[in-house]
Amino acid sequence: MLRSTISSLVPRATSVARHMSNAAKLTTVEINDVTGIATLTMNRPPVNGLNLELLTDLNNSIQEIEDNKSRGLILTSSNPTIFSAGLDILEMYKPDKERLKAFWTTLQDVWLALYGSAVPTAAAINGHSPAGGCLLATSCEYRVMLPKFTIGLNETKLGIVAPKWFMSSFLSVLPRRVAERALNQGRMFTTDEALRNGLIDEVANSKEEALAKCAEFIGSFSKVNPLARSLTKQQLRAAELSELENERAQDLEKFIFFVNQPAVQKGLGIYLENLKKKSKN
Ligand SMILES: CCCCCC/C=C\CC(=O)SCCNC(=O)CCNC(=O)[C@H](O)C(C)(C)COP(=O)(O)OP(=O)(O)OC[C@H]1O[C@@H](n2cnc3c(N)ncnc32)[C@H](O)[C@@H]1OP(=O)(O)O
Repeated sequence: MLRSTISSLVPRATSVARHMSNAAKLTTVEINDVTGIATLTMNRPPVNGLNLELLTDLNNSIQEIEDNKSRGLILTSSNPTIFSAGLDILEMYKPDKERLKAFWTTLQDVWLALYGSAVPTAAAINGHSPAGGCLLATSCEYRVMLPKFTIGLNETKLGIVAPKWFMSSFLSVLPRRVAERALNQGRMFTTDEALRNGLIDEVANSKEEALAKCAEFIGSFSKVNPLARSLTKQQLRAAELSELENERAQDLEKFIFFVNQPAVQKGLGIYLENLKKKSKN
């Protein structure tokens, strides 16, 4: 029955879609006047690397969507093959001290806002989604992914360690045993593997279909009291949220210390070099 309502929920009807605000250049927010659902699109070429500016725009857009009482939030990307390449490694490699602080603090803000969002959230994962990209997707309540892409927390492959709150999002979706092994291996799941393991909820064959499935998920709450729903969600997520809220300063300190270790800098440098070599071939 829900399936038959898909077309009415698709947030693509440009004639009725209202651009709420595109003041921020690296994200756009479009609200569908029929469904009331906001589509938040990341748009930072070439790979939606999460740098300070994109994170700031994401944070502002999430806030705007909450303030405007949208019925739900769908996170997606304007890039046809990449949802997000994760944190922009250039923010961590040979970093500027003050900018590094602002970068990490804003990432914390984005996670707290998205994981703790009062509105129903879904990710239309229309491309690769490593590391920070996977963090964003797993912070949402529902994930729909296109075929033949990859998703996962690959930090150990870069010689870095995913913070506890990255793991919290991952663990809210995957069984502990699967999450533990995948984190230790730095495993990237293909779309099929992600579906089999529960890392994503559905597969869609196009971005439009992914957006429609996300909208259908958000529409499934239409007969539920919104306050009861959001308080239930927030209660379920409260422990992980307060853990970071209470330890933000220590988390920042740890990050800054770790990033500045010569071995970490060396590892990031080699990883970046390999990425650049690969992109030239
Ligand atoms: C250190 C203390 C603890 C910190 C904890 C931090 C936790 C999380 C960390 C992260 O999120 S780290 C980022 C992890 N991300 C990745 O490993 C992804 C790397 N990228 C890729 O695998 C591929 O680029 C892609 C996303 C699959 C896309 O492939 P495609 O072939 O389409 O594009 P490329 O040619 O590879 O790339 C184009 C261009 O972008 C640059 N680039 C790619 N990813 C990043 C990135 N994450 N940061 C910075 N730059 C990136 C790549 O080097 C190319 O640059 P140019 O050669 O064109 O200059």
